[in-house]
Amino acid sequence: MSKEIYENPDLKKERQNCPFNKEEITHLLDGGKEKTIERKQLENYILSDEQLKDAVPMEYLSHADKYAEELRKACLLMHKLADSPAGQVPTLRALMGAGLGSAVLKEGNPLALHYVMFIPALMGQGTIDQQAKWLEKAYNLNMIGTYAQTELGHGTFLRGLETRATYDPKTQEFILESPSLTAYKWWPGSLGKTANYAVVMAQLYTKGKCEGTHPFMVQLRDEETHEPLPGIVNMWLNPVCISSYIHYGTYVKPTNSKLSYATMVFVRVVVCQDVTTNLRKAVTIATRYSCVRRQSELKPGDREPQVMDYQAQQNKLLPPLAATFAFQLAADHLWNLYHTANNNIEQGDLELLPDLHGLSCALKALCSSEAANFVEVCRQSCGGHGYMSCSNFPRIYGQVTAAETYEGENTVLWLQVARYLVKTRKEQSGGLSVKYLIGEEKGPKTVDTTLEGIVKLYRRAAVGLVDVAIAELDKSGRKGEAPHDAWNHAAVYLIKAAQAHARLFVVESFVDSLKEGKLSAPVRTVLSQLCELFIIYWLLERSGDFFLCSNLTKQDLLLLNSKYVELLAAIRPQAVNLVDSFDLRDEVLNSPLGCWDGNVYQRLFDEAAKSPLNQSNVHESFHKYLKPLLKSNL
Ligand SMILES: CCCCCCCC/C=C\CCCCCCCCCCC/C=C/C(=O)SCCNC(=O)CCNC(=O)[C@H](O)C(C)(C)COP(=O)(O)OP(=O)(O)OC[C@H]1O[C@@H](n2cnc3c(N)ncnc32)[C@H](O)[C@@H]1OP(=O)(O)O
Ligand SMILES: Cc1cc2nc3c(=O)[nH]c(=O)nc-3n(C[C@H](O)[C@H](O)[C@H](O)COP(=O)(O)OP(=O)(O)OC[C@H]3O[C@@H](n4cnc5c(N)ncnc54)[C@H](O)[C@@H]3O)c2cc1C
Repeated sequence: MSKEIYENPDLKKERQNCPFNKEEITHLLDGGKEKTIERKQLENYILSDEQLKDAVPMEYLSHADKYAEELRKACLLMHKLADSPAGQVPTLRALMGAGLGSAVLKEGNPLALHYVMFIPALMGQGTIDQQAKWLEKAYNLNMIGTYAQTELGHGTFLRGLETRATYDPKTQEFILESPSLTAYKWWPGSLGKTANYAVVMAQLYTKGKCEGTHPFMVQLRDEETHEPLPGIVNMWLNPVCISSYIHYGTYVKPTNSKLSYATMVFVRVVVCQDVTTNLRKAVTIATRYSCVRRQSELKPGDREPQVMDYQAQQNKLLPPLAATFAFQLAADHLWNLYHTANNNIEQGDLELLPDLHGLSCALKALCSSEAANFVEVCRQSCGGHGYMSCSNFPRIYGQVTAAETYEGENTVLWLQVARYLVKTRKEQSGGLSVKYLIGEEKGPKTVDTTLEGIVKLYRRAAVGLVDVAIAELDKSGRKGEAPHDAWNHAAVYLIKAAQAHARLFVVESFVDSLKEGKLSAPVRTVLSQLCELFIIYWLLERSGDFFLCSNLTKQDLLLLNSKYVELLAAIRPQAVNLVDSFDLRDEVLNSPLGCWDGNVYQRLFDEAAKSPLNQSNVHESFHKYLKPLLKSNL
């Protein structure tokens, strides 16, 4: 007899009479029906393999055992790659990030840097000959690489990196050395125990002149014994410079000195998608749990309500739910720009490079910081159970907050965006952002609180805050301050302008996608409600920016507040159906709070029972420590 599948009655009720086709949203997020089919086949292929399941929860293993277990599974995944139903690259993309990959490798993928940075560095910066030599070896996993740029003393300021690569014309070799403790490469993933090669970023010296940071291929460990090569600590190695600007003996300047930063741009682009995947997981866990959890008393004498029925809980969870759509659509736009810009760069056309740099910095900083804040709100919305390791919130939060620092610390990236905006505004040049900065809203600054009217407010804030920052720079200049001091003294304004610009891009992406998208009426309705909720939410959160740059009044704000709470109530009935549309399997969510069937309490209990401490009634430490204390009559 088929086993009755348990479904929490509250969740079951939430799912009744869904007014829209959930699969339509799933296909939208996957990039089409075929992609959904491919993803589900790949998930079944990977998650059905018993060898990829954890015998014990990872949190109860030692550091070394965690590493060994993750490496075992990562290597098994690579063996499965060849037979993957989705093909190599889609499978790799799925296995390297926060979705399917983290369902198997919960503590992180020891091979991630090989695919996310090492191979892209070879593809983006190696010469044809170098690619012929290294790429096949890397694809075939006959070498494991990482990307070694950050040092103990420098991560942000690349022009300050201390690792030196000196070209010796006599031997036609590069001598790589770490001249000081602070020059030691620090942080690169896989560098400690896994990688035997690295792309090392070092200052190139030739004929006594420093030509700036360049990438070098360096072998770190013996391919047979995995022992570090002799002198690896002081790095007297036989590196190869990965770029086509070094014709032995003569240094040929690249058309743009920042092309060596290209790998970082790629990762900033893919990180936007990755943090959005993590945010989707957190929102799904918190939303389902909030519809299972009943607590307190809403109406005196009534049954305890689902906590999702509190407006305060809706205010916590529905903006992040809306953000997952906003960030996904913006990340899709950025991914398309990346491909266009990269294809142009390969033809020698660098015109879009500043736009790509500006936008990738803006979106990486915005999506990672907003996702980190929203994940923490989701965690808090689940009360004590949200604090448990098994809720998966601690791991998700650790992953999204890491993204605020790696691949360019967010503040530093905001200042890069500001530099690009100030230059674009002053020169009336630039590509993508010019439509925002130059196409500024003309005419009266009266406010209308329609969707179009609110988008116009975002444009006014984006342009207005750049102008405020420029005015600050000019004021400092008139006081005789040097440009670098003026820049530093305007940092607060510059960062606000950069953030307003990033928000405008996300808002425009969301609105434009709904206009362009071929959506059924019910899906368009619910996504439009989410879009309007989100852009009002951000406006209310940043109302100071809008007061500064438009004729927004207190009356307008009160009206927008009313609209916001109306939208909370309108979207609330569809919250579970919307997160169900993400189609995130329980193994990917990896949380008893977020499981599809809502059987939360039993699963929490089962998870707790797995703890080694719960394998006996009295732990041995009682006899060693507590009992003597109890007897000691202190
Ligand atoms: C088989 C197939 C393989 C592929 C298949 C799998 C692919 C995987 C895909 C998806 C998987 C899922 C995703 C997983 C994601 C999670 C894993 C991520 C792991 C990441 C681990 C972390 C790695 C790291 O952290 S690496 C180290 C990162 N470090 C940094 O980012 C350093 C930050 N600092 C800098 O970038 C620079 O120092 C700076 C920009 C802050 C300043 O540089 P500086 O030289 O001082 O320049 P500046 O004077 O400010 O500006 C001069 C001009 O240069 C322009 N510019 C600066 N940078 C760039 C750039 N990058 N591009 C273009 N232009 C740039 C700047 O705008 C100035 O221009 P101007 O015209 O003069 O104003
Ligand atoms: C999980 C993780 C994985 C990583 N993986 C890798 C890897 O694989 N390979 C690799 O090479 N690196 C890696 N890194 C290192 C990472 O790239 C750096 O930590 C990052 O670039 C930040 O640099 P930093 O640590 O020097 O911070 P710092 O720049 O020293 O930041 C300290 C403070 O100084 C401020 N600051 C710095 N410069 C400025 C400025 N110009 N204006 C205003 N404020 C400023 C920052 O905003 C910050 O508040 C990783 C880091 C993490 C956390």
